[in-house]
Amino acid sequence: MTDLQATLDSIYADIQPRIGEGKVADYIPELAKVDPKQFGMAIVTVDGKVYRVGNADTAFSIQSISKVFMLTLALGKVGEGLWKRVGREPSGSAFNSIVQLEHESGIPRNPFINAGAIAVSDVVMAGHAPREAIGELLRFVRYLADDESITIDDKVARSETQTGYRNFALANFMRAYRNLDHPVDHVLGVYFHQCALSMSCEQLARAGLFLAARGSNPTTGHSVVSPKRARRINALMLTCGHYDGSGDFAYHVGLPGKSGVGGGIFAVAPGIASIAVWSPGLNKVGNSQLGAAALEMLAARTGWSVFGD
Ligand SMILES: NC(=O)CC[C@H](N)C(=O)O
Repeated sequence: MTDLQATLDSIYADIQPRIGEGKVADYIPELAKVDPKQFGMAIVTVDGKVYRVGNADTAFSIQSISKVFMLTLALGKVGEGLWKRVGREPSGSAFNSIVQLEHESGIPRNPFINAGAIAVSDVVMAGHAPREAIGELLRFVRYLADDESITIDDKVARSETQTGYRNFALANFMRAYRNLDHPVDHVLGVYFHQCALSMSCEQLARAGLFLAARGSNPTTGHSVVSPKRARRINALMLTCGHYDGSGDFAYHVGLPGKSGVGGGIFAVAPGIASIAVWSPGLNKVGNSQLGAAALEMLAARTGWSVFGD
């Protein structure tokens, strides 16, 4: 294998002059306060080695990356029955688009657009008070990363609760189509708190390592999901993980990945490593501009693209 630390250092050197590019998400007031001039990246290989660069230890709001962990929980609870509530096709529209939902009678296209993730949260809530569902997710992520210090940023959750009009619209729409079993404000309470999970690149790469390693975390020995389920979650990330930028991400990077409007991207090189990158400035479709650029460099310099080197 190439010298990964040297590869990361070379990527950092190439990114450095561009730090600050893109625009921070400002529709969530608390995220608008984040300094855009930050960049961090971490890689955890399936043999447990960790490589870091830049602000890899700074906690940030993982936002939509949390949708991967919630999907894993929901599949664990209801298995393939989940697909009655949400589809598996790329949306080709914005992460918070409403128009598609009406065409498709309240069944969201996939679990990674907002509407789909809200339906997934509703599934995880079955039999729980909202607070318990949030607690379950937090415990799950701490278990995955083997790190009890991971927290939820209540300020971010509150900020989004106060301003998340579009998400309220999506959730009300789905409730009208009977695709939500719980009251809208309860489901969104869970959804906003999951999005407000605060993690560093290293914590995120550790938490997602099971997806690079056939469903088990080789550093903790924890078996999380079956190899088949890990493969399928990766397939969904590849096709739907970047909203209407998913095709472009596959073209340039070629790795299953999930982005969030906090500026994080989590990516998987199956059988090799999990990767997390963070830089708050976003491109037009709401994905980290430098995060995607850094992953493109990584894939080119390592030959890790799932489509071949
Ligand atoms: N793309 C994202 O990260 C969106 C998540 C954000 N919490 C929202 O619901 O709008």
